[in-house]
Amino acid sequence: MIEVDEIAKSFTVRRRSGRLRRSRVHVAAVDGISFTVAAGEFVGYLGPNGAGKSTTIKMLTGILTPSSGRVRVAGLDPSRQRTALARRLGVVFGQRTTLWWDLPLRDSLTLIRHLYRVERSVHRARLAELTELLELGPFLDTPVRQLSLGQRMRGDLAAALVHDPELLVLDEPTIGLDVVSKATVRAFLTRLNTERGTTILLTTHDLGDIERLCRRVMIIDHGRLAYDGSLDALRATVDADRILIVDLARPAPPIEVEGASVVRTDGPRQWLAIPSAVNAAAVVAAVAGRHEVEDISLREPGIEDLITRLYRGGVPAGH
Ligand SMILES: Nc1ncnc2c1ncn2[C@@H]1O[C@H](COP(=O)(O)OP(=O)(O)OP(=O)(O)O)[C@@H](O)[C@H]1O
Repeated sequence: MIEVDEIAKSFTVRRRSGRLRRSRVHVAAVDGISFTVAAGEFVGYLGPNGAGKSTTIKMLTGILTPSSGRVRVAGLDPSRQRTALARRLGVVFGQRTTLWWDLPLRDSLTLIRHLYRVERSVHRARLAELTELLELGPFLDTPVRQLSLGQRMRGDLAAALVHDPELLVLDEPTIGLDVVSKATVRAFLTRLNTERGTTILLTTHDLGDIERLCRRVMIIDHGRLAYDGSLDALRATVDADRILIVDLARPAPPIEVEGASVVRTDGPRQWLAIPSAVNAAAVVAAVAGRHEVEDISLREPGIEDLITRLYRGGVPAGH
Protein backbone atom coordinates (compact mmCIF):
# COMPACT_ATOMS: atom_id res chain seq x y z
CA MET A 1 0.00 0.00 0.00
CA ILE A 2 2.89 2.33 0.85
CA GLU A 3 6.37 2.01 -0.63
CA VAL A 4 9.01 4.47 0.43
CA ASP A 5 12.53 4.17 -0.90
CA GLU A 6 15.29 6.37 0.48
CA ILE A 7 13.19 9.52 0.63
CA ALA A 8 14.70 12.73 1.86
CA LYS A 9 13.40 16.26 2.25
CA SER A 10 15.46 19.25 3.18
CA PHE A 11 14.41 22.85 3.73
CA THR A 12 16.49 25.96 3.40
CA VAL A 13 16.00 28.27 6.32
CA ARG A 14 17.51 31.64 7.14
CA ARG A 15 19.21 31.85 10.49
CA ARG A 16 20.68 34.80 12.27
CA SER A 17 24.42 34.51 12.57
CA GLY A 18 25.65 37.51 14.51
CA ARG A 19 23.86 40.79 15.10
CA LEU A 20 22.96 41.71 11.56
CA ARG A 21 24.04 38.85 9.36
CA ARG A 22 21.74 36.09 8.26
CA SER A 23 22.93 32.88 6.68
CA ARG A 24 21.10 30.13 4.84
CA VAL A 25 21.09 26.73 6.47
CA HIS A 26 19.87 23.41 5.12
CA VAL A 27 17.66 21.43 7.49
CA ALA A 28 17.39 17.74 6.63
CA ALA A 29 13.84 17.14 7.94
CA VAL A 30 13.78 13.62 6.49
CA ASP A 31 17.15 12.12 5.76
CA GLY A 32 16.84 8.89 3.77
CA ILE A 33 13.97 6.70 4.95
CA SER A 34 12.80 3.40 3.48
CA PHE A 35 9.83 1.26 4.50
CA THR A 36 6.82 -0.54 3.11
CA VAL A 37 3.35 -0.89 4.59
CA ALA A 38 1.22 -3.75 3.33
CA ALA A 39 -2.55 -3.55 2.82
CA GLY A 40 -4.42 -4.12 6.09
CA GLU A 41 -1.60 -3.10 8.43
CA PHE A 42 -2.05 -0.72 11.37
CA VAL A 43 1.27 1.07 11.85
CA GLY A 44 2.26 3.63 14.46
CA TYR A 45 4.71 6.35 13.44
CA LEU A 46 6.46 7.93 16.40
CA GLY A 47 9.26 10.31 17.09
CA PRO A 48 10.17 13.28 19.24
CA ASN A 49 9.18 16.83 18.24
CA GLY A 50 10.88 17.90 15.03
CA ALA A 51 11.89 14.34 14.11
CA GLY A 52 10.33 14.52 10.65
CA LYS A 53 6.94 12.80 11.09
CA SER A 54 4.77 15.53 9.57
CA THR A 55 7.21 16.00 6.72
CA THR A 56 6.98 12.26 5.93
CA ILE A 57 3.19 12.38 6.03
CA LYS A 58 3.12 15.40 3.76
CA MET A 59 5.26 13.50 1.23
CA LEU A 60 2.97 10.46 1.46
CA THR A 61 -0.12 12.55 0.86
CA GLY A 62 1.39 14.63 -1.95
CA ILE A 63 1.50 17.96 -0.13
CA LEU A 64 5.31 18.00 -0.37
CA THR A 65 7.57 16.57 -3.08
CA PRO A 66 10.62 14.66 -1.80
CA SER A 67 14.03 16.22 -2.49
CA SER A 68 15.18 12.72 -3.43
CA GLY A 69 13.98 9.13 -3.27
CA ARG A 70 10.80 7.42 -4.41
CA VAL A 71 7.31 7.22 -2.90
CA ARG A 72 4.35 5.14 -4.05
CA VAL A 73 1.02 5.13 -2.29
CA ALA A 74 -1.64 2.77 -3.65
CA GLY A 75 0.62 2.46 -6.69
CA LEU A 76 0.53 6.23 -7.34
CA ASP A 77 3.12 8.99 -7.15
CA PRO A 78 1.56 11.24 -4.48
CA SER A 79 2.86 14.63 -5.61
CA ARG A 80 2.18 14.00 -9.32
CA GLN A 81 -1.11 12.12 -8.97
CA ARG A 82 -2.57 13.92 -6.01
CA THR A 83 -6.17 14.00 -7.28
CA ALA A 84 -6.20 10.31 -8.15
CA LEU A 85 -4.67 9.53 -4.77
CA ALA A 86 -7.26 11.63 -2.91
CA ARG A 87 -9.94 9.09 -3.92
CA ARG A 88 -7.99 6.25 -2.33
CA LEU A 89 -6.79 8.08 0.76
CA GLY A 90 -8.32 9.63 3.88
CA VAL A 91 -6.32 12.07 6.00
CA VAL A 92 -7.06 13.50 9.44
CA PHE A 93 -4.93 16.15 11.08
CA GLY A 94 -5.92 16.33 14.74
CA GLN A 95 -4.87 19.96 15.03
CA ARG A 96 -7.12 21.26 12.26
CA THR A 97 -10.46 20.45 10.77
CA THR A 98 -11.46 19.83 7.17
CA LEU A 99 -15.08 20.55 8.02
CA TRP A 100 -16.90 23.76 7.17
CA TRP A 101 -17.01 25.76 10.37
CA ASP A 102 -20.45 27.36 9.89
CA LEU A 103 -22.27 24.40 8.39
CA PRO A 104 -23.98 21.57 10.23
CA LEU A 105 -21.85 18.43 10.17
CA ARG A 106 -24.36 16.71 7.86
CA ASP A 107 -23.94 19.43 5.19
CA SER A 108 -20.14 19.21 5.37
CA LEU A 109 -20.37 15.48 4.76
CA THR A 110 -22.72 16.06 1.80
CA LEU A 111 -20.32 18.57 0.28
CA ILE A 112 -17.55 16.02 0.58
CA ARG A 113 -19.76 13.53 -1.24
CA HIS A 114 -19.92 15.96 -4.17
CA LEU A 115 -16.19 16.60 -4.01
CA TYR A 116 -15.45 12.91 -4.40
CA ARG A 117 -18.47 12.27 -6.65
CA VAL A 118 -19.79 9.50 -4.44
CA GLU A 119 -23.15 8.19 -5.63
CA ARG A 120 -26.09 9.32 -3.48
CA SER A 121 -27.23 5.81 -2.45
CA VAL A 122 -23.68 4.69 -1.64
CA HIS A 123 -23.16 7.83 0.39
CA ARG A 124 -26.42 7.35 2.28
CA ALA A 125 -25.47 3.82 3.33
CA ARG A 126 -21.94 4.82 4.23
CA LEU A 127 -23.10 7.81 6.25
CA ALA A 128 -25.60 5.67 8.17
CA GLU A 129 -22.81 3.23 9.00
CA LEU A 130 -20.36 5.94 10.09
CA THR A 131 -23.09 7.70 12.09
CA GLU A 132 -23.71 4.53 14.03
CA LEU A 133 -20.06 3.58 14.59
CA LEU A 134 -18.93 7.08 15.52
CA GLU A 135 -22.13 7.94 17.38
CA LEU A 136 -22.67 11.09 15.30
CA GLY A 137 -26.49 11.04 15.50
CA PRO A 138 -26.98 13.57 18.30
CA PHE A 139 -24.95 16.31 16.59
CA LEU A 140 -25.28 15.70 12.83
CA ASP A 141 -27.36 18.85 12.54
CA THR A 142 -25.20 21.04 14.76
CA PRO A 143 -22.87 23.62 13.17
CA VAL A 144 -19.29 22.42 13.40
CA ARG A 145 -18.21 25.47 15.37
CA GLN A 146 -20.52 24.43 18.22
CA LEU A 147 -19.12 20.90 18.49
CA SER A 148 -16.86 19.80 21.32
CA LEU A 149 -13.35 18.72 20.36
CA GLY A 150 -14.27 15.03 20.67
CA GLN A 151 -17.41 15.44 18.54
CA ARG A 152 -15.49 17.42 15.93
CA MET A 153 -12.80 14.76 15.75
CA ARG A 154 -15.43 12.08 15.14
CA GLY A 155 -16.90 14.34 12.46
CA ASP A 156 -13.46 14.71 10.88
CA LEU A 157 -12.99 10.95 10.87
CA ALA A 158 -16.34 10.55 9.12
CA ALA A 159 -15.32 13.22 6.59
CA ALA A 160 -12.08 11.36 5.85
CA LEU A 161 -13.95 8.11 5.34
CA VAL A 162 -17.16 8.92 3.45
CA HIS A 163 -15.48 8.00 0.15
CA ASP A 164 -14.34 4.68 1.66
CA PRO A 165 -10.57 5.00 1.15
CA GLU A 166 -8.21 2.03 1.37
CA LEU A 167 -5.68 3.98 3.39
CA LEU A 168 -6.22 6.28 6.35
CA VAL A 169 -3.42 8.57 7.52
CA LEU A 170 -3.90 10.09 10.94
CA ASP A 171 -1.81 12.83 12.50
CA GLU A 172 -2.48 13.08 16.27
CA PRO A 173 -6.16 12.07 16.10
CA THR A 174 -6.63 11.87 19.87
CA ILE A 175 -4.84 15.08 20.84
CA GLY A 176 -6.74 16.95 23.55
CA LEU A 177 -9.50 14.34 23.82
CA ASP A 178 -10.81 13.11 27.16
CA VAL A 179 -10.61 9.47 28.17
CA VAL A 180 -14.10 8.58 26.91
CA SER A 181 -13.67 10.24 23.50
CA LYS A 182 -10.25 8.62 23.10
CA ALA A 183 -11.80 5.23 23.80
CA THR A 184 -14.54 5.83 21.20
CA VAL A 185 -12.02 6.87 18.56
CA ARG A 186 -9.71 3.95 19.34
CA ALA A 187 -12.54 1.39 19.25
CA PHE A 188 -13.68 2.81 15.93
CA LEU A 189 -10.19 2.63 14.40
CA THR A 190 -9.77 -0.96 15.54
CA ARG A 191 -13.03 -1.95 13.85
CA LEU A 192 -12.16 -0.04 10.70
CA ASN A 193 -8.87 -1.90 10.48
CA THR A 194 -10.02 -5.40 11.39
CA GLU A 195 -13.50 -5.48 9.85
CA ARG A 196 -13.07 -3.30 6.79
CA GLY A 197 -9.38 -3.99 6.24
CA THR A 198 -8.50 -0.30 5.96
CA THR A 199 -4.75 0.27 6.16
CA ILE A 200 -3.94 2.82 8.85
CA LEU A 201 -0.82 4.89 9.46
CA LEU A 202 -1.02 6.70 12.77
CA THR A 203 1.25 9.48 13.98
CA THR A 204 0.91 10.26 17.64
CA HIS A 205 2.66 11.28 20.81
CA ASP A 206 0.05 9.33 22.76
CA LEU A 207 1.70 6.06 23.63
CA GLY A 208 -1.64 4.70 24.85
CA ASP A 209 -2.84 4.92 21.24
CA ILE A 210 0.17 2.94 20.12
CA GLU A 211 -0.15 0.27 22.81
CA ARG A 212 -3.84 -0.29 22.16
CA LEU A 213 -3.88 -0.02 18.40
CA CYS A 214 -0.67 -0.78 16.58
CA ARG A 215 1.00 -4.11 16.01
CA ARG A 216 3.92 -2.44 14.32
CA VAL A 217 5.74 0.75 15.19
CA MET A 218 8.21 2.84 13.25
CA ILE A 219 10.26 5.35 15.16
CA ILE A 220 11.88 8.29 13.45
CA ASP A 221 14.57 10.41 15.04
CA HIS A 222 16.55 13.22 13.39
CA GLY A 223 15.00 12.37 10.03
CA ARG A 224 16.09 8.72 10.12
CA LEU A 225 14.30 5.52 10.97
CA ALA A 226 15.52 4.44 14.40
CA TYR A 227 13.26 1.40 14.74
CA ASP A 228 10.82 -0.59 12.63
CA GLY A 229 9.24 -3.67 14.17
CA SER A 230 6.70 -4.97 16.61
CA LEU A 231 6.05 -3.41 19.99
CA ASP A 232 6.95 -6.69 21.69
CA ALA A 233 10.28 -6.88 19.90
CA LEU A 234 10.92 -3.28 20.94
CA ARG A 235 10.35 -4.26 24.56
CA ALA A 236 12.84 -7.11 24.22
CA THR A 237 15.40 -4.98 22.40
CA VAL A 238 15.47 -2.06 24.77
CA ASP A 239 16.63 -3.33 28.09
CA ALA A 240 14.80 -0.82 30.24
CA ASP A 241 15.31 -0.30 33.95
CA ARG A 242 12.59 -0.77 36.53
CA ILE A 243 12.01 2.23 38.74
CA LEU A 244 11.84 2.01 42.52
CA ILE A 245 9.93 4.92 44.05
CA VAL A 246 10.92 5.52 47.66
CA ASP A 247 9.13 7.92 50.02
CA LEU A 248 11.48 8.71 52.91
CA ALA A 249 10.31 10.15 56.22
CA ARG A 250 12.11 13.39 55.33
CA PRO A 251 14.20 14.85 52.47
CA ALA A 252 17.68 13.31 52.32
CA PRO A 253 20.72 13.21 50.03
CA PRO A 254 20.45 10.70 47.15
CA ILE A 255 20.29 7.16 48.48
CA GLU A 256 23.41 5.12 47.85
CA VAL A 257 22.71 1.46 47.34
CA GLU A 258 24.43 -1.26 45.35
CA GLY A 259 22.75 -2.20 42.08
CA ALA A 260 20.60 0.93 41.72
CA SER A 261 21.09 4.63 41.14
CA VAL A 262 18.98 7.66 41.95
CA VAL A 263 17.62 9.23 38.77
CA ARG A 264 15.36 11.86 40.34
CA THR A 265 14.51 13.38 43.72
CA ASP A 266 11.58 15.54 44.80
CA GLY A 267 11.54 16.44 48.50
CA PRO A 268 11.38 13.20 50.47
CA ARG A 269 10.61 11.16 47.31
CA GLN A 270 13.41 9.52 45.34
CA TRP A 271 13.35 7.49 42.13
CA LEU A 272 15.96 4.72 41.73
CA ALA A 273 16.64 2.93 38.45
CA ILE A 274 17.23 -0.80 38.78
CA PRO A 275 18.75 -2.54 35.73
CA SER A 276 16.94 -5.72 34.62
CA ALA A 277 19.87 -7.94 35.69
CA VAL A 278 19.69 -6.77 39.32
CA ASN A 279 17.47 -8.42 41.95
CA ALA A 280 14.94 -5.74 42.93
CA ALA A 281 14.08 -7.45 46.23
CA ALA A 282 17.68 -7.09 47.41
CA VAL A 283 17.66 -3.38 46.57
CA VAL A 284 14.34 -2.87 48.40
CA ALA A 285 15.69 -4.70 51.48
CA ALA A 286 18.91 -2.66 51.49
CA VAL A 287 17.05 0.65 51.17
CA ALA A 288 14.51 -0.25 53.87
CA GLY A 289 17.25 -1.47 56.18
CA ARG A 290 19.26 1.72 56.05
CA HIS A 291 16.64 4.46 55.74
CA GLU A 292 13.44 5.48 57.43
CA VAL A 293 10.99 4.61 54.67
CA GLU A 294 7.31 5.62 54.65
CA ASP A 295 6.34 3.95 51.40
CA ILE A 296 7.97 2.11 48.54
CA SER A 297 6.74 0.94 45.12
CA LEU A 298 8.25 -0.65 42.04
CA ARG A 299 7.26 0.35 38.52
CA GLU A 300 7.86 -1.93 35.57
CA PRO A 301 9.20 -0.17 32.48
CA GLY A 302 6.26 1.15 30.47
CA ILE A 303 6.31 1.89 26.79
CA GLU A 304 7.12 5.48 27.73
CA ASP A 305 10.41 4.43 29.32
CA LEU A 306 11.24 2.29 26.31
CA ILE A 307 10.65 5.10 23.88
CA THR A 308 12.60 7.62 25.98
CA ARG A 309 15.54 5.24 25.98
CA LEU A 310 15.26 4.73 22.28
CA TYR A 311 15.18 8.46 21.57
CA ARG A 312 18.29 8.89 23.71
CA GLY A 313 20.28 5.85 22.68
CA GLY A 314 18.98 4.56 19.39
CA VAL A 315 18.48 0.97 18.34
CA PRO A 316 19.35 -0.19 14.83
CA ALA A 317 16.35 -0.45 12.50
CA GLY A 318 15.09 -3.89 11.56
CA HIS A 319 14.88 -5.44 15.02
N1 LIG B 1 8.37 24.28 5.83
C1 LIG B 1 9.46 24.13 6.56
N2 LIG B 1 10.50 25.00 6.44
C2 LIG B 1 11.61 24.84 7.17
N3 LIG B 1 11.83 23.84 8.06
C3 LIG B 1 10.86 22.96 8.22
C4 LIG B 1 9.62 23.05 7.49
N4 LIG B 1 8.83 22.01 7.87
C5 LIG B 1 9.54 21.32 8.79
N5 LIG B 1 10.75 21.88 9.01
C6 LIG B 1 11.79 21.39 9.93
O1 LIG B 1 12.00 20.01 9.66
C7 LIG B 1 12.17 19.27 10.87
C8 LIG B 1 11.12 18.18 10.96
O2 LIG B 1 9.83 18.76 11.14
P1 LIG B 1 8.48 17.92 11.21
O3 LIG B 1 7.36 18.90 11.29
O4 LIG B 1 8.43 16.93 10.11
O5 LIG B 1 8.64 17.17 12.61
P2 LIG B 1 7.59 16.30 13.45
O6 LIG B 1 8.27 15.01 13.74
O7 LIG B 1 6.29 16.25 12.75
O8 LIG B 1 7.47 17.15 14.79
P3 LIG B 1 6.25 17.38 15.82
O9 LIG B 1 6.15 16.13 16.65
O10 LIG B 1 6.75 18.53 16.63
O11 LIG B 1 5.03 17.68 15.03
C9 LIG B 1 12.12 20.30 11.99
O12 LIG B 1 13.44 20.66 12.31
C10 LIG B 1 11.37 21.46 11.38
O13 LIG B 1 11.75 22.67 11.96
